[in-house]
Amino acid sequence: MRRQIAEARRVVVKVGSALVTNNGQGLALDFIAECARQIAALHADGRQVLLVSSGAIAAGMQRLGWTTRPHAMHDLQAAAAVGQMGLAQAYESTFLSHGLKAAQILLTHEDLADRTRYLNARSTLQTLLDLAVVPIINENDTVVTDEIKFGDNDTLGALVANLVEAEALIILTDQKGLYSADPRLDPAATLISEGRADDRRFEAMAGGAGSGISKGGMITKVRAAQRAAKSGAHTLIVSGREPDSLLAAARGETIGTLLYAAESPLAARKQWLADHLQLAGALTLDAGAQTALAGGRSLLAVGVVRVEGDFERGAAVACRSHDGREIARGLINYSSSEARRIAGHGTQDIEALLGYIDSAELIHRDNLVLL
Ligand SMILES: Nc1ncnc2c1ncn2[C@@H]1O[C@H](COP(=O)(O)OP(=O)(O)O)[C@@H](O)[C@H]1O
Ligand SMILES: N[C@@H](CCC(=O)OP(=O)(O)O)C(=O)O
Repeated sequence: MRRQIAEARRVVVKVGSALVTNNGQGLALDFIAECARQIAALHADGRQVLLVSSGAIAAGMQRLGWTTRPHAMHDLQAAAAVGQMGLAQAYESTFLSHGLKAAQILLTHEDLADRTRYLNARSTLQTLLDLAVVPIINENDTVVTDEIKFGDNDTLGALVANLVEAEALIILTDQKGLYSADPRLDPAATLISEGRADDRRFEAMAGGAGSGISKGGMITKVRAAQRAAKSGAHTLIVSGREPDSLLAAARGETIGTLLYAAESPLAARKQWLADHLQLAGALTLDAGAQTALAGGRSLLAVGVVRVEGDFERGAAVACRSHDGREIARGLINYSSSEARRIAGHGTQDIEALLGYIDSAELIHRDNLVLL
């Protein structure tokens, strides 16, 4: 029994082009319906599920009557724009038939690299999950160029798992899992049952994409597992072609390949935050706020006596004690000019001071690392 997956309450499920489009033959509506049915069952079991789905380019090619994948970026982008319509429509109607609402989220690399947009994406996804809506996520192919592409959705799946602090990333694909070598090329290859996500030997076993339609292959899945593990998420690579594989995976059955995170989500998340922090400013706290932080609570504006620096919402800032010692770092929910205006005031005053309220906390405890 795999407790890592069985106990996961928040799960990112990634489905690749090979499955969603039956190897490029247009949208695989049967597969989409199966996927939605299983996700609805997970929902009924009290889990929150986010779906990262590929398939826009392949579906668009079919709608446009193109038989070979174009090379020119503008053709790929046009195909994605056409195909994304069908993809969203198919998910929306099939989720509705299970009484679930779906939402479309199209992301680019820049959205997750930019702190303000990172926080915005995070709070939108969080709100959708609170509303019991299933976010359906894909890369925003229309606006990206080669340099800023995720390219494959395995990477996007891992970044979404980091973003929402999912406990598990389940990658459904056309093989039973990771094999000791590409099974299409080596019939003697054996299925790997499990291992640490950061075990470098797995990279050597994994090859590129299986079909002309998919982008990633197994190597991007192994790297996605490494990335997901950085925020403490365990990754399961499993066949999407076998009946009820998602449900079996969620019950903790020993199927597919489990690439587990060695660190607890909290420790991993804090490390991840610490690695990503380039300080843009500093806050000086009063004694009450210091005690609150030490007790694992969020930072409220009322406990801030001084704001230094010029920064945007989402910037990384240092939190200092009155004698200048750095006690924590975190991602702030307000810009420097807003923070100056609300410093020293209670949460109930924020709306009157700024004309709106974004978050009750100046820095949420999930976005704080104590030093
Ligand atoms: N070591 C390996 N184990 C399993 N599959 C592998 C391995 N190396 C390469 N592959 C290939 O990766 C393919 C799955 O990735 P991909 O085609 O990108 O699918 P998806 O669209 O689901 O992301 C398999 O069909 C297989 O040919
Ligand atoms: N954003 C692209 C998906 C990229 C891709 O092919 O991903 P994958 O099938 O996961 O290797 C699309 O929707 O067509």
